[in-house]
Amino acid sequence: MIEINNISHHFGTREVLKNINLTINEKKVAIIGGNGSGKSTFARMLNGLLIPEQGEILIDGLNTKKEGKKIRKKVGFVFQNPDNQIVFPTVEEDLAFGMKNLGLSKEIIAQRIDEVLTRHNLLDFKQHATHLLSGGQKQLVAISGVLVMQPDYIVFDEPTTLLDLKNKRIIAELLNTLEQHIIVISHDLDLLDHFDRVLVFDDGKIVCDDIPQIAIPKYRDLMR
Ligand SMILES: Nc1ncnc2c1ncn2[C@@H]1O[C@H](COP(=O)(O)OP(=O)(O)OP(=O)(O)O)[C@@H](O)[C@H]1O
Repeated sequence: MIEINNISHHFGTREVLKNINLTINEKKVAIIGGNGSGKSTFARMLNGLLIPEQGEILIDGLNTKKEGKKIRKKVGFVFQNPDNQIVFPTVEEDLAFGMKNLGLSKEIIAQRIDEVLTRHNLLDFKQHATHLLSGGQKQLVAISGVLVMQPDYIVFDEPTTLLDLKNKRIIAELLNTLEQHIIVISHDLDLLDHFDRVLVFDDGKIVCDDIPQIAIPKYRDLMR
């Protein structure tokens, strides 16, 4: 369970999040809202990349302010641009990196890499140079790098923005099949039909919190 207790945050003089209170227990939660409404700032707080100025966030009872290491193990984060996430020259090395830091054995690391690449039809790319992958393949590798860490929650910050229609569809299908709790920021409203809950951000506040069939039309109204 994710508990958001009265969080507020400023950048300079601008208040970008304003007294947000929320409990999240659903499997698939989306965050939508206009540019600059505070979505990414909020999302980055969920795995302790950013600590709220006021208030606190608890993930299964762990405070992001005090338990950074445990939180990052529990909550994976997928960035909009996979180039910000993929740092090693080959797919295999990139996927192994986080698991090595966790102290997992060579056998377990190899097994998880093969499993995740097989699942995404990328096994042939194991020794491939990461910078030569297509945009869609890069995003799948970035997501795979999070999946092999076996987090309980995964936050996706606009995972389809840079992708063509075919790759958008692949990522949409992947989101639908994940076992983890997922929190997805997206401007791609087609992605969200099957979500359990949609939060609409506007000027640092949540102005609608409902099922997609209600929240998405409200967001469209807001953007008129
Ligand atoms: N590190 C930072 N320093 C200063 N201002 C920031 C920083 N990060 C975000 N902001 C500002 O905070 C506000 C909210 O930004 P945020 O990225 O959370 O919005 P968003 O809803 O994710 O927008 P978008 O849909 O455009 O990605 C914006 O005005 C942005 O310029």
